Amino acid sequence: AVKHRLWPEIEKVTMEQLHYARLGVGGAGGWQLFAEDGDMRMYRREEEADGLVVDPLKACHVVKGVTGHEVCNIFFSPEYRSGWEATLEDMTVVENISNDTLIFLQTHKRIWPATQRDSLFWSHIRRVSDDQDPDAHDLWIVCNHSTELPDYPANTGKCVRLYLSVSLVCQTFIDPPKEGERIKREDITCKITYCSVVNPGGWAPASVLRAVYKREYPKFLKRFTSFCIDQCKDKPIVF
Ligand SMILES: O=S(=O)(CCO)c1ccc(-c2ccc(C3CCCC3)c([C@H]3C[C@H]3c3ccccn3)c2)cc1
Repeated sequence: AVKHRLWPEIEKVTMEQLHYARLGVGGAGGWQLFAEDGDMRMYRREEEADGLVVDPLKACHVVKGVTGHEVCNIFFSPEYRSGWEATLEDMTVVENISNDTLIFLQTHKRIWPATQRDSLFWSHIRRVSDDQDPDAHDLWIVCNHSTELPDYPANTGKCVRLYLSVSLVCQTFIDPPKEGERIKREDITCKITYCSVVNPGGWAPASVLRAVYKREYPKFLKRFTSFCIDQCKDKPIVF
């Protein structure tokens, strides 16, 4: 099948995001822990691009009872989004590139005193076999990366267009069940790494943005992972 015009970028960004997600948060990377809740650790680096806060964020979480495939599928699929994305006012799939790649147009709820934002991004889901450790379980990754489309020009309506590059990387670990027993959900653990760089687009006060990030990101990840557990608990396991 002919590859889409975005395919080279999707391939490049997805692999870059996978590499970036695997980098640790220790050492000289400048990551500072800013939120902790149970097994969730959230780190950020304070960075500005032409006076705008674009603090990269990296969150590491461990969730029991769901697989990486299930978690990435929920994060990717439009039909689940209203169930876990509390900051969305509107969401449209504007292009169906393939069954693993969509383009979303989203309007985010206004967060006072910042102007309301919208985002236009491609979203790609993929299973990655772990080349470094073949007997480790597969990784799943979803990448959301801002893009431009002539039909949806930036900053023409009431919203300021924000630019995002986000990845969700999940790895599944299975405690071997007793001889001859089936794998149960309590034998499954999913290690989640969520990375995000959001450029708010138009001006927003640094102090306000940092306060919003500090408040919103922990809520966002907890709400998302709880939704995944609830969605999957009574369903057959999808590896
Ligand atoms: O993971 S996704 O791809 C899921 C698809 O929806 C994602 C997540 C978050 C955002 C987003 C959008 C707007 C804002 C700000 C910028 C100025 C004013 C609003 C923020 C900052 C404020 C932080 C934040 C973090 C989490 C949730 C909401 N708010 C984040 C976009 C996409």
